[in-house]
Amino acid sequence: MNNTAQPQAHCHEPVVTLAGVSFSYEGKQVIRDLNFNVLQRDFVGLAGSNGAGKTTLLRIIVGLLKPEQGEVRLFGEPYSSFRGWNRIGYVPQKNAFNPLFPATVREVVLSGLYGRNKLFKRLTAADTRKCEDALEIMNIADLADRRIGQLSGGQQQRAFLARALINNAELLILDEPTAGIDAETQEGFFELIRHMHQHHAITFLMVSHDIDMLEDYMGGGPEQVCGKLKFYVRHTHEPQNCSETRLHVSGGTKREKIEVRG
Ligand SMILES: Nc1ncnc2c1ncn2[C@@H]1O[C@H](COP(=O)(O)OP(=O)(O)OP(=O)(O)O)[C@@H](O)[C@H]1O
Repeated sequence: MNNTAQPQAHCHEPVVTLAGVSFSYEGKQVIRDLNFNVLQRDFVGLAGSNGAGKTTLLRIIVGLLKPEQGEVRLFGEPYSSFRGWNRIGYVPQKNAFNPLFPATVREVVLSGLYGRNKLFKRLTAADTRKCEDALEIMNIADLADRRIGQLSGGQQQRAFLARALINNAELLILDEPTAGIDAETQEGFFELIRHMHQHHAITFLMVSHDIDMLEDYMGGGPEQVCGKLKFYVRHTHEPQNCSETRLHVSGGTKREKIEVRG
């Protein structure tokens, strides 16, 4: 394994391109000369020991940190000119969420509709319908009026996935989504994620410490290693799959409730 983005015979375009990316905190280098592509419809599992730089890398990709060197491209666009933020859903680590946050599940999900400068946007009937659909799909419609902080970890994660889905996000970036969740609920959650990947053409970049799950789903060890970062990849290369409809919440072609445990 090496740290080079290999040219590949693929039918899918890069969704995230990292070219020579390095990053340091106060002079301490965490990421060094990383080259990596996430291709459309890939499932990328990012693993590595504590402090390896996984969260840092996700924060670079979503623009919360600026690399000291190298270039990030999103959907083929340089970060500086990228405007398609609604195409990306980012669910940070669970412990980044304040459990006292005074919002209901429905409000959290609806907040997925507000773009970066649209905090006071008025809700339309279509927005409300999208929200109800996303809650239904994630099987949390009965929790819609509960305070988000009162939900279990697994239920909260579903609410955040619904929030990402409401914009029909094409790329979901999840930072340890099952941290602190019991094994049975974790399995249900992965089942949901795998279903979304396989049937709804969503690209995933997910941090996980669950090496067994990663190896099982990817069919082997990491495809690429950079320092302490390990990239497990499941590609979808077959051109005939490219025409699969993505899941669209309201107004789309397919609505489907996902039945999972947890
Ligand atoms: N804001 C910060 N200032 C200085 N150092 C930081 C900061 N955030 C993270 N670090 C350091 O950078 C390194 C990488 O941190 P990061 O959170 O990216 O690791 P990680 O792989 O996500 O770890 P974990 O598995 O524990 O979540 C760690 O050594 C961490 O202490």
